[in-house]
Amino acid sequence: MGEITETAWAKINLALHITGQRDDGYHLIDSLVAFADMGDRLTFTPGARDVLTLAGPFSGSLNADDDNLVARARALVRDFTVSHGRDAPPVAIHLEKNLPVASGIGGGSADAAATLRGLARFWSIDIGEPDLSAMALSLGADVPMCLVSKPLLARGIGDQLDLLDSLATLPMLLVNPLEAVSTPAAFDALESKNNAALQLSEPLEDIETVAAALKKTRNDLEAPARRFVPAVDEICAALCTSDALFWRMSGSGATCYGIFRDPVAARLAGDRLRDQYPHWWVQTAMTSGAP
Ligand SMILES: C[C@@](CO)(OP(=O)(O)O)[C@H](O)COP(=O)(O)OP(=O)(O)OC[C@H]1O[C@@H](n2ccc(N)nc2=O)[C@H](O)[C@@H]1O
Ligand SMILES: Nc1ncnc2c1ncn2[C@@H]1O[C@H](COP(=O)(O)OP(=O)(O)O)[C@@H](O)[C@H]1O
Repeated sequence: MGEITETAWAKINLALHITGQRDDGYHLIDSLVAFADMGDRLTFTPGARDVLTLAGPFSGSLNADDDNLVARARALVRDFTVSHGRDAPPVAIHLEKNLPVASGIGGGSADAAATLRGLARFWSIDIGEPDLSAMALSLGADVPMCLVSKPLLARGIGDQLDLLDSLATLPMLLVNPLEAVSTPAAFDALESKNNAALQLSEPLEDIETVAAALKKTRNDLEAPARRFVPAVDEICAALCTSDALFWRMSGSGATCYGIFRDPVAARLAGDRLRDQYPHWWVQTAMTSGAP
């Protein structure tokens, strides 16, 4: 049993329509989702006892306690493993936290998903797809899509997934003002919970087509998030004056993404934004997600 590593790829809601609300309060979504080629990094090594250590630029925003989604995912995989008569010996998990916390790009969900994948490998337990998806969903609505980490359409509360093989790989900038947004607060502040469904007709095989198609879609959580964090307006204004073909907020915010014609244009725009707004998190990415 050697060291295992996993990446928790950042999730980007390219479009997010809120189409209803269930009796339990959870909202129905229609979301076009892609995953970046960067994110948090987790390593799993044998240890004398279970430990969770944190490092990286955003580790200060988190506690390494039992509430951490990594620790909660570890408990689920251990219970499953032991209940199948197998050993689940102590594991030292190290989380390099590169993604801002509570930022609409699902860092915590991606960490939970990476832990499910990583510990199944670490403890050599074959968790079938239905059990793995159920474990993921019990940790959060975004965790099943983060298990997949490939371009997809998410429906239901985020748990009904259709892979999109043909979505173009998008050169991107991710920009966050380092102000957290509470996901439940953004949902609660929605003015309308019954909005039109997402409609994507054309094949989205090149960057210009994706940008044009996204212009006909929405992120319904953007208006509430803008009220909590006015810096979202500033970021969108800054992306508007860059060479971005399209820009929008992801998830419940406050991270915004800009789509560029090529990686060089994204890098140049990123350099300019970092100079102008040194207090923002500015990250270049490609939406290649899991290999
Ligand atoms: C908005 C989205 C879009 O992908 O992303 P983020 O902004 O979190 O990245 C997700 O729906 C967030 O999913 P996730 O962050 O896993 O949510 P959970 O932990 O399950 O739920 C946190 C709270 O958000 C609200 N919630 C979440 C998902 C959903 N479909 N309807 C909801 O109403 C509920 O109030 C819930 O108590
Ligand atoms: N490993 C983790 N990384 C990030 N957030 C975590 C983690 N474990 C628990 N959380 C909690 O989950 C909440 C949502 O975090 P996050 O997934 O970063 O939000 P978002 O999906 O909006 O980007 C935060 O309040 C945070 O305290």
